[in-house]
Parts: sequence; structure tokens; C-alpha cells
Amino acid sequence: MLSVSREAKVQFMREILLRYLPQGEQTRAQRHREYRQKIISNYQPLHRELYAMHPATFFAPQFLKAINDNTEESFRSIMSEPSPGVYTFEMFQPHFCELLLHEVENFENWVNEAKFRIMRPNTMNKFGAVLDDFGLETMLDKLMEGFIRPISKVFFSEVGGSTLDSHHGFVVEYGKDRDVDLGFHVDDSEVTLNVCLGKEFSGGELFFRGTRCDKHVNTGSQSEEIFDYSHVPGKAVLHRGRHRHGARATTAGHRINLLLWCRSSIFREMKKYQKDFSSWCGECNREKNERQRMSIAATKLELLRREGESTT
Ligand SMILES: O=C(O)CCC(=O)C(=O)O
Ligand SMILES: [Fe+2]
Repeated sequence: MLSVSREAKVQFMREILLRYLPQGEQTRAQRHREYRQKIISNYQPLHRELYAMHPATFFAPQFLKAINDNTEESFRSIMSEPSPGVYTFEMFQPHFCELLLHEVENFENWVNEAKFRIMRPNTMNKFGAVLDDFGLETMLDKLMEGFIRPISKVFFSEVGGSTLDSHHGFVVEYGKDRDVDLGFHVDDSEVTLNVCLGKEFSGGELFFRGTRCDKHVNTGSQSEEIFDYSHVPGKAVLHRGRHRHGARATTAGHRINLLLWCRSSIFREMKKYQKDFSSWCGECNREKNERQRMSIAATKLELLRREGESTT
């Protein structure tokens, strides 16, 4: 095993770990593998160049340069942070967006013609497709490892940004005969990349309402946490998965976005043993500050009382 490729080692370890999963999950994983296999052996890709990572043709030159420089300054030079924890930047070349849109359309035509029943990206969408299920998993893994993880290491280290090790990659589709909007939610991810691929549309703004841990997910928002963002084709939004958000109705046209939910198994394991998430949960942070404020006030009062005692 020592001399085989990294992929072969990963596959070997995966098979061992699979044997230790509970029976129900083993069956589910096996079924999903068969489902993917069935698609991959029947679906003819339209643009094969999308299935391997080609940075020079996929990404905007300034994005590529920032990644190659790999410093906080280089990332900041191409990113805006219009609201704390929400980063936006030009990411894909228009031609890449076009190819990916064609590929998704081609896949959907095949699904309809073959009368194949596909799994939707998650319980919130009636439309859209999982890119990992029709062959794009390896390319998206490279996207996460080589491009999203270096940025997340700098801006989202407290939620496992430097140890992202798996992903769920899909497209969502809105407009006539598609989904209209998306309710308020948190993602099943540590870091989410959301890139608008096109086409032409009105509405569809993302609304953000602050980052929360499990315990505080339903608490209110502070005014500084309220933020709306209008999608621009080719442009990416990067945020914590626990940053509460939703998408307003796409009122005209057709909007398709690429979503990459990036996960960290180390972060998820560590989280089980922690209670205080004030480094990233807005409400934990507010409570902590409030406790500190109360404790300072109590100390001040105590000092005043002692001073009073000593002067009388
Ligand atoms: O429609 C969008 O841009 C948001 C999609 C989203 O938040 C999700 O799929 O998790
Ligand atoms: Fe989301």
C-alpha cells in the first residue's frame, strides 16, 4: 500500500471505515454509490473539459493571482466584506459559467429523456442538481482544496476553515417553472461558496441574519447583522455555513447558482466537546460580553463600597 497513489490509499481507508458504519448508514452509502454509478455509466458529458481542474480557463485572472500569492493581503485585494463574515469576489470567467450552465442543462435533458429519478440537492429544493452525482466530484474537491481552503484558513479558521475535507456540490435554479425563493436556514457546512452562474434575472437577493451555533439558531438578530446581497453572474459569495440566510423570490428570468458546502470532519468532532462558541456565534459572543460587563460593574460597585467603608 505504501507505494500506491494517494487516491488508492484514500479508497482503501474509505472501504475500511465503511465497515464500521452502523448498518443503516452502510446500506444508504452503498445505495448512493450504486445511484452515482448508474448515472455515470449512462450519462454522456457535453463539455469534458469541465471534469478536470483547469485553473487558467476556469478562474478570473485576478482571482488566480491572489490564490497563487496566498497571503491575507492578496485575498483582501480582490475581496469585499460588505457585512462581517460575508466576502464577495469575482471568481469565474464568463465562458466557464456558460459551459457549466450548458452541462447542467444537458444533464437535465438526459434525466428527462431517460425518465431517471434524480435526488435533489437538499430538502429545500424541488429543482437543481447535485454536481457530485454526475461526475464533477473530483474537480470540485480540487476547487475546495486548492482555492477555497486557503481563503477559509485565513478568514474562517475558528470554524475549521483550514481543515475543510469534504464537500457537497450542487446547483440551485429559480424562476418560472423552477423554485421561487429559499426559506431562512443555515447550511450543513462549515464554509459555503455560492457563485451566481447566470442567466438574466430580477430579484433573488440573499438576506443574511448573523451567525449562530445550534443552541442559538432561532434567536433574534442585531441591526448590524442584517444584510442583503444582490447576485451578480460570475461573482462569488463566501460565508460560514452557520451564517443564517435565505434567498428572496426571483421575480423574472432564470437564476442558477453553484453551491459548494465545504465541511471539516475535525471541526465537527471537536465541536461535540465545546459549549462556548463566542469566537463565531453572535449570540454566544453577546452573552459573553454581557457577563463581562456585569462582572466589571459588580467589581466597581464592590470597590466603591470598600472605599466608602474605609473613609467612614
Ligand atoms: O439561492 C441562493 O443563492 C442561496 C442558496 C443557498 O443558500 C443554499 O442552497 O444553501
Ligand atoms: Fe444556504
